[in-house]
Amino acid sequence: MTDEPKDVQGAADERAELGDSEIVEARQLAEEAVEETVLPDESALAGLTGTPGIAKPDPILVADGVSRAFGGLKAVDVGHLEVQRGTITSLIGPNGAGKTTLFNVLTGFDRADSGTWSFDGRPAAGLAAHKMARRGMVRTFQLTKALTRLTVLENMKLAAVGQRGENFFNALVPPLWRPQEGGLEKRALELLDRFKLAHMRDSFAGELSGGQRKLLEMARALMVGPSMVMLDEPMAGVNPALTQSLLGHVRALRDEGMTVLFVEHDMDVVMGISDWVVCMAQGQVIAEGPPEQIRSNRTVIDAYLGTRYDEPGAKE
Ligand SMILES: Nc1ncnc2c1ncn2[C@@H]1O[C@H](COP(=O)(O)OP(=O)(O)OP(=O)(O)O)[C@@H](O)[C@H]1O
Repeated sequence: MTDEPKDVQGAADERAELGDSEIVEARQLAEEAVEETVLPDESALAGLTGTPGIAKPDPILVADGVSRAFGGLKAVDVGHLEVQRGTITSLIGPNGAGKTTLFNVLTGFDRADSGTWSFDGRPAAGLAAHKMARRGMVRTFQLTKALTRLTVLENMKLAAVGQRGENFFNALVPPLWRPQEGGLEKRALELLDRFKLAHMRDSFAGELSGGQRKLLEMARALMVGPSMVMLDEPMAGVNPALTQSLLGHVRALRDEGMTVLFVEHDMDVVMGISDWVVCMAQGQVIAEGPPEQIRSNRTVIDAYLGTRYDEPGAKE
């Protein structure tokens, strides 16, 4: 992370909404999280080199020959990919590389044209999103317009119905969540407390600041008690102080044993938080490896990073 905000006015606005005490708290959380970070040489991935498709010691997700085309365009064409359990793996690559499409396919929100994949040792190809969520794999969503018209607490309860009710019609049908409401509310309130949103429980989600929305998106994903969380640009448009807070939350997920796979464009964030980095371009995995290898990988620099991380010692 840089110390200077990229959007000074935006950051100032967000600070005004956040309040000084929350910024101080965010920084403390970030410092604690940095201290707790597992060093790469202590991780299960230590010593692995970054060949695309390399086998991992204990993969929670294994994908083979997954493809998805739109018209004549092959958006995803992944030969083999494994995600190590209990790590933070980031998915990087230029715009249009196929990252979000791969997320959607693996989580059951889109169909693959070909390929198989397994989650936690069981075949998972073709399962609908709510079934994947029940198995323990969830993905975050940006709050849709409809969801912004529900309260924060209602958003949390809705997320617990297994990623089935992400549209406004389902949101308007409280019986979907009523039978288990007591337990759900308890869990929702615990998570809102953890994500510092408890005081907003009865506010409409549309009243949240940009950063608070990101926190809510993450909190919603945890309502189903997942073992793997897929985060799509969890820090996008968030000011630096809150980015640190969000990073603390992402690390906490891993430290609790969850696997995190996330798409992110901010390379400072990626390099700072990831145990492993997978780079896609034109639908394919073109490189993967520990962050320090990826930042000097010639293929990744040519396809995505440009000269930014072109350091001495860069290699193929
Ligand atoms: N529903 C769709 N219909 C048609 N084309 C699509 C659809 N979804 C994605 N694409 C195309 O597939 C390709 C991959 O898109 P995708 O959004 O997966 O890339 P990405 O790596 O997530 O990009 P970004 O970083 O910009 O979000 C792009 O060329 C995109 O235009």
